[in-house]
Amino acid sequence: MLKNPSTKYQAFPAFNLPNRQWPSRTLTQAPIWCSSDLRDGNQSLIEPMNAQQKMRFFKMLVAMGFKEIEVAFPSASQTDFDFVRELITGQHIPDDVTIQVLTQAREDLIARTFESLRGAKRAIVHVYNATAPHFRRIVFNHTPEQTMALAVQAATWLKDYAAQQPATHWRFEYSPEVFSQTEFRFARDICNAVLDVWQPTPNAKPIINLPATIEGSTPNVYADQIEWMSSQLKYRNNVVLSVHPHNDRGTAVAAAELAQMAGADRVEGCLFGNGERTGNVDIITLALNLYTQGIDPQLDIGHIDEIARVVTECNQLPIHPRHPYVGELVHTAFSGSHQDAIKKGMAVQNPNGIWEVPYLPIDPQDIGRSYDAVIRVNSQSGKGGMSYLLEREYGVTLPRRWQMALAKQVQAVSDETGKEVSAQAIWQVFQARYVEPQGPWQYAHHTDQRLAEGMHEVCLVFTNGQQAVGQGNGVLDAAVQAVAALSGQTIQITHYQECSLRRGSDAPALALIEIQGHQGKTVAGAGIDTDIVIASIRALLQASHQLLNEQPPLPA
Ligand SMILES: CC(=O)SCCNC(=O)CCNC(=O)[C@H](O)C(C)(C)COP(=O)(O)OP(=O)(O)OC[C@H]1O[C@@H](n2cnc3c(N)ncnc32)[C@H](O)[C@@H]1OP(=O)(O)O
Ligand SMILES: CC(C)C(=O)C(=O)O
Repeated sequence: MLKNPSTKYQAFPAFNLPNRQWPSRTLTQAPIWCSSDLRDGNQSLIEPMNAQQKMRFFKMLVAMGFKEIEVAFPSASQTDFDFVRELITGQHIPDDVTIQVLTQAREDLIARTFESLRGAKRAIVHVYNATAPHFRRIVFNHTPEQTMALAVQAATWLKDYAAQQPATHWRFEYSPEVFSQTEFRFARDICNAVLDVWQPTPNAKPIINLPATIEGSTPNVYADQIEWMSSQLKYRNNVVLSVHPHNDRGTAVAAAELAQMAGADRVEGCLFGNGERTGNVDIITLALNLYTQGIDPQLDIGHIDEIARVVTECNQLPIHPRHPYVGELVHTAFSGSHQDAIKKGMAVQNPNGIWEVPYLPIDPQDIGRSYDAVIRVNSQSGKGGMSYLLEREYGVTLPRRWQMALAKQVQAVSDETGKEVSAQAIWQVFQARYVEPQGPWQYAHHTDQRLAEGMHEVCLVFTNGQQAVGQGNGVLDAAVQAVAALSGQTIQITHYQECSLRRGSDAPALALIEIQGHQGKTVAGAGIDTDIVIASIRALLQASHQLLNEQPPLPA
């Protein structure tokens, strides 16, 4: 890298717009969306889509609610030409959807473009020529006047060719390619000259599309450019002002949002930001950004994974796991404090109220995702995440002290393996620590005799043949006395809880017991059985083993 990059790269010039209005505006409605997946997206693929893939993609875009879809560059290839023909002759275009096609400002290409559209009920023909100074000089060897003349000529060709097919409801679109790096007065003049040819009417509003063909500035500069152009365009009420941001600096979404605040009516982009180089602006992110502000995005993204599947299969490109809204990991928290906050948020979230779950900007269910992946446990996780998984997968809500003790053990497992710890693995750690017998008194069976009202005598029989008898005011109390006699300690139950386990067809019962031994040490044990009384006795025995085994007490 250069020590002084200014010898090679120039800063973008500031835009002097002292009374700019866009910074104090907010977005209140969805723009007109135009998907360019089948054109700008397609032209950037390693292998452009075939006819079947294009049709599949098109049908999905229609189902999502797109009303304007740039379907091809028909003069570029037979595939694109034939695809447009198939859309029209196969009657695949719903009445409320308008297809759009792109062409260079060359008469032969324009003629072929109109040929492809023969018989269409409605169509937008989109023509472009590059207007930025270095493009004029390097690519075209054109003076500004020649660039202007080419645009006017192209606008005229569009008008003339359209007149030859009067049955179609035509609309025209003009893009001064590389608008954002074009001298702003020149960009204005060339767009107005094109509009003068087209003579906009409310019935067929032309589209002036201002692309950041290569994103070259911070998004506020683009917004200034759009606001200025919006104020300078002739026939403004009868013109649709469109933006077409690319993502070279990684700020296409911001650029599109600020541009809408600055007056853009329409946004061209691609799903999940496919497109040339770093991509076109991501329409899904834009739409869901609106949604999470309480604004109807006018697109149905209720099954985002299905949309992603179609897009990745057609584009043959993966989507990054951190991609906004759709990435595999974007609704997942691994870190302890995030998990703790999400768990608390989920517990108090009113299903009909304003979404307030910390760290989750959108309810994953709104876009067809489940809560399954919201919390995953690794060495960065704490008790919150671990207990969330136990609760969700097994229906077990551990008392706080248990959570603290278990979290240390789960952490040890993830530290040792360096890997994620699944709910099942956490459950295994729990069972090994609290459920599986760790001492001599393994439950075989018991008898319970009711001596009088509120007085039971229980005989515990262990697998080693040993027995213990105790009396108490209930079965568990009597069992406590039996174990106390056996261990030679006074034992007191300080906490008891039971629940049905979620997993498993017979939904066995889980009992959690904390007991205090004669030195005030509090230990815990758990028992599982289809019979809750037996589960409780097992839990008691397990806790008693902890007393004998000198296990560390539960944290205070
Ligand atoms: C920013 C964008 O995304 S713009 C869209 C870009 N998309 C595509 O290019 C995909 C489809 N394009 C193609 O398949 C081909 O470019 C075709 C079929 C349209 C044209 O192919 P060719 O005639 O072989 O020309 P080529 O691809 O080399 O294009 C460059 C020529 O077009 C000219 N040109 C480029 N853009 C335009 C334009 N908007 N209007 C008029 N001429 C243009 C160039 O100046 C150059 O002319 P030259 O040969 O006289 O120097
Ligand atoms: C043709 C135009 C709109 C384009 O794709 C671009 O400038 O990026």
